[in-house]
Amino acid sequence: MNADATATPLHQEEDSVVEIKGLSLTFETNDGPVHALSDIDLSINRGEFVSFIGPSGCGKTTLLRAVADLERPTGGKLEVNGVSAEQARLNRDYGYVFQAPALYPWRTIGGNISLPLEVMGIPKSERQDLIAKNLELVNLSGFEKKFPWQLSGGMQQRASIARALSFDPELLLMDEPFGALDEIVRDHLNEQLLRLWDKTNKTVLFVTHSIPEAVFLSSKIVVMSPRPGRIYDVIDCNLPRDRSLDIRETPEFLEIAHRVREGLKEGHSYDD
Ligand SMILES: Nc1ncnc2c1ncn2[C@@H]1O[C@H](COP(=O)(O)OP(=O)(O)OP(=O)(O)O)[C@@H](O)[C@H]1O
Repeated sequence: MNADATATPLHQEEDSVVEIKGLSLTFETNDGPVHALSDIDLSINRGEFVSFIGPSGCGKTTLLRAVADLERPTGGKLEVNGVSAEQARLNRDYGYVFQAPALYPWRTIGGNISLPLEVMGIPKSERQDLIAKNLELVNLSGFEKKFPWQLSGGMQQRASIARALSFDPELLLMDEPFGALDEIVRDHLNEQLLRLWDKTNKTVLFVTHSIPEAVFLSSKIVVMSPRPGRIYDVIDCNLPRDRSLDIRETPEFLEIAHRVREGLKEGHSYDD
């Protein structure tokens, strides 16, 4: 295994946040090895919004988890902010938003957002300011004292985003955060996330199954294909940064969506 980048650092551009070179990750299972990721090369710069799209099992979550140091690559190199994924995790370089909100039901919304700050030893008065600031960022001001079950699914997911942002990480890792929500709520949250990205200039890695969501949100779309999980296409998405949902009707949008769809079709096997 050579996933630790401490020995020979990758050549990084100054504003590179994630550098991946020849990365592979194989799970050993009772049924034999599963090649979840194979020969992945990818470079993500500061301030980019990068979506990962591909059929089930193509390794999207595994790749995100590798960046978060929740999975160890079996080959290749991976750097986050110029250090190993492990060091980046220890440095708290990223916030992670899961598919389900994963809020603690016995804590209020404010209490949930406070948790990572408590773990970091941030004093209470400072925590209060950070909770208020991050609730405002996700349009949840006034909900601090509510419990998760008192909020809708969309609001809970926004609270999870506020928690991931609470310690102001530069990198936000989001694994299908809106997958379980209905289309209207999802549209609304997509718009809010775009505003948030524009306002905070975070680097976002975002896993999705939705072509319109990927095109609407991203500055770059990574199309993946399965068995073994690999990158099939990387598409630059140069839509204006202050786009609204109406942009989905424009020729530019539809052209990018078409290329993503073609990539998914070509990289997809329907044998199983
Ligand atoms: N802990 C594990 N042990 C064994 N195999 C695993 C493990 N985690 C993932 N896999 C396998 O690795 C492959 C990639 O899985 P992964 O969850 O990354 O795909 P995905 O693209 O995120 O899928 P989905 O869209 O369904 O979430 C799949 O074949 C999956 O079964």
